[in-house]
Amino acid sequence: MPLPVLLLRAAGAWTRLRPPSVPGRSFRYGGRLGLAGPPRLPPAPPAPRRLLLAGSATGCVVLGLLRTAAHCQEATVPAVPPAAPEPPESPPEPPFDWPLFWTFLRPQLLALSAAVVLALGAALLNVRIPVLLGQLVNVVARCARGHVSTYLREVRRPALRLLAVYCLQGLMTFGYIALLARVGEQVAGNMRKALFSALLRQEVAFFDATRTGQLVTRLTADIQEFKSSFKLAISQGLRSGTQTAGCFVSLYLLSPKLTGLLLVALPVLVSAGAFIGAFLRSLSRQAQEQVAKATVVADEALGNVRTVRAFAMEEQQAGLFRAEVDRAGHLSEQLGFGIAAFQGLSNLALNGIVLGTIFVGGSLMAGDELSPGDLMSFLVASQTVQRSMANISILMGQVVRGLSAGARVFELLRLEPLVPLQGGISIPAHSLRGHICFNHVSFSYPTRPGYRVLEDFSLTLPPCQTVAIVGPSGGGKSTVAALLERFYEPTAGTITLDGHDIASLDPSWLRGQVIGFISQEPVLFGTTIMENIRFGKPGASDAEVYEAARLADADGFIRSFPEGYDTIVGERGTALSGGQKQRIAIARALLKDPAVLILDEATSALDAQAERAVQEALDRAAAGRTVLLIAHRLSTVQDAHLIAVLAQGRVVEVRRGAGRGRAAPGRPQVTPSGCPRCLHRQGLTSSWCDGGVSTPSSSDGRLRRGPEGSPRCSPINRGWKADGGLPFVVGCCEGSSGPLEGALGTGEGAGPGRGRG
Ligand SMILES: Nc1ncnc2c1ncn2[C@@H]1O[C@H](COP(=O)(O)OP(=O)(O)OP(=O)(O)O)[C@@H](O)[C@H]1O
Repeated sequence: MPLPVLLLRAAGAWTRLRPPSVPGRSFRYGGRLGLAGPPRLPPAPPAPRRLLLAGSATGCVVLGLLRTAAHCQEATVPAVPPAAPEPPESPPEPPFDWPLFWTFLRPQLLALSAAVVLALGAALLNVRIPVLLGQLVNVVARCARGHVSTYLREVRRPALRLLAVYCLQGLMTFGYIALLARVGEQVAGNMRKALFSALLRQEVAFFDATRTGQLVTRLTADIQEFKSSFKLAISQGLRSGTQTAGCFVSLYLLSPKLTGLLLVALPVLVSAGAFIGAFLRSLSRQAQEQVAKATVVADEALGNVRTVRAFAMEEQQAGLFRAEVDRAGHLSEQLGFGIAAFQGLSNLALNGIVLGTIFVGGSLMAGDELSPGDLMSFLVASQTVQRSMANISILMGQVVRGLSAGARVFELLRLEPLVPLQGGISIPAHSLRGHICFNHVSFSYPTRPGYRVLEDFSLTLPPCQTVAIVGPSGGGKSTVAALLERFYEPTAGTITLDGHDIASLDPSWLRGQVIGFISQEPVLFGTTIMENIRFGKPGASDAEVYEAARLADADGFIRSFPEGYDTIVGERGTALSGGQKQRIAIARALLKDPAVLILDEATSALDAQAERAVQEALDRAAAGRTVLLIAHRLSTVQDAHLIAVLAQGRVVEVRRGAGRGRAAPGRPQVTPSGCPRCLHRQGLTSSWCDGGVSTPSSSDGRLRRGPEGSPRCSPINRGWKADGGLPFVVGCCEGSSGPLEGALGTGEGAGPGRGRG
């Protein structure tokens, strides 16, 4: 690599010594874990004046060096306007976790040791080369004018020695680079795998508080940066350090006077290069950020091309993109001009050093203080020193950045989830009923602790019944579902499944086998339909997948595709209609045959026709399961057994619905005599029913609390009639107390305001 370029890179590295500040990240959930690294996505552009000032300050030094002081006048521009808010203080960098790093390094120790030995060997040979070269030149100078055969005889020995050293050095270089590449890739790969697993283990609140882009940056750019720094530290660090020390000894032995001159000139040159490089580096960063801005414009426009088309905004978007690209081009041209000037100046300076060395060395030769070979050795060794010093400068910045990147990765690796993925009890399949009770639950999201979403929320979902929650947007309906999935922990109160607090249950069993979740916006993965459905139960056979698809009314349209179940659904399922996506999501949820089904606005994003198809699929899916149905409008939940109206975090009203769940072909009908899931448990009385029994409705259709002193549990299969005259079961295995509790827990009809805790 040409020396000017090395110097430029060295200078660039110096500017990176201080990691850029980032708007603070608030984690757990107010700053313990900072995800403080520099985002690789383009940061918000600095205020123009601030940029000008910063650029000018650096630039002034450089331009002073370049004797173009006129440009420095920009530095007199007043500072940032007083009204400008101070940028938030960036959180402190996490310390580098050496013990954790060691766990990744230890398996590679053998290869690493071999690489270190080879790198040191190559460096020592590099120190030896100028000396051997000088000896060869001395022989050439002495014999060149003599007879050819004498010349050949004399020159053969030093030439062969030099050739052997060249070959050995080449071999060692190959060895240590190849070994380091292996070690680096192994360490980085293992770190990446461990980090991905660690991230997937984190609770949902962690992802609320963290931008996905930042996590992807940790997985990709930070580990890449760390790997590069690690490899560079071993290869360049060892080699350049050894070469610099060794060559200085050689230089001193060759000529103390010339070495003294070099010691004065070199640091001045490297420092000047560092300053100019700093300026160019900042210019380069601005140009890159500008290119990133143009990319964002293109990304948004192309990603939302339907919206752009719908508003006929093509020309406007193209204009936006043109402006950003022009700005980027202007900055890049400035950068190119700066690099050209730098290259020219540094070539001049470095050639000046060579000329100066030859000039002073020639005078020493005239005084018999130096041989031609010594001068040659000196020139080559001094070039090696210059290269090594530039490399060390690069290394300093690179190591600092690598350590910060590694520290950020290790910080995430150390993070323990508040809710572990596994651990706890699970209810045996034969005694799982799906009876769910929310008992006086209060909840605030960890990212918004002062805002109560649920306040003393109580509701019971009897087994095999469909309980709908309706209410205004933002009332907390989806939050109820999220708490049942144990995405979050209630701030107060408990949620029980068949009498067990779900906090004591194994979360992966609960989510993986008990609860099926179907949301408004089904998320599919960009793979085949078969794989997407199998996501619900990884070990499922093809026959099970077909059965689930049939139940979800998806089998027909899937088979109508030329590729059938092997059809790729496109990124996030874009190659499917909304209704088709939803039915695949239903099949996915049904594959695990969940005892509890959560339907969160499952049809609200669909048009009338798709809604009908999906609704039929959902009706089949609901048969024989406890269903939590979430909807905005009362009209969409009339078929539920019970309807709870949620407002401001509380149940303010409970009504009975028609309660007619349609049975799917091949699935038994839910009858007043008991639901299929629980039939085999008829005759059991429950010890987990917690108060109140169902009573006939009042004239206004609402359920009222039973008389004081009602039995704690009513017998199973206690059928009664809903308003519509349709018979249904209120709790196939016990009395239905829950809905009443929902009303009673908060005071019926009361509309308490949500507290700010
Ligand atoms: N991850 C989150 N972090 C912080 N606050 C949240 C989060 N999710 C929801 N909220 C807030 O909690 C409140 C209840 O939201 P939720 O999604 O449960 O309401 P919803 O009744 O389901 O609304 P919609 O019918 O519009 O889906 C809202 O004020 C919302 O802003």
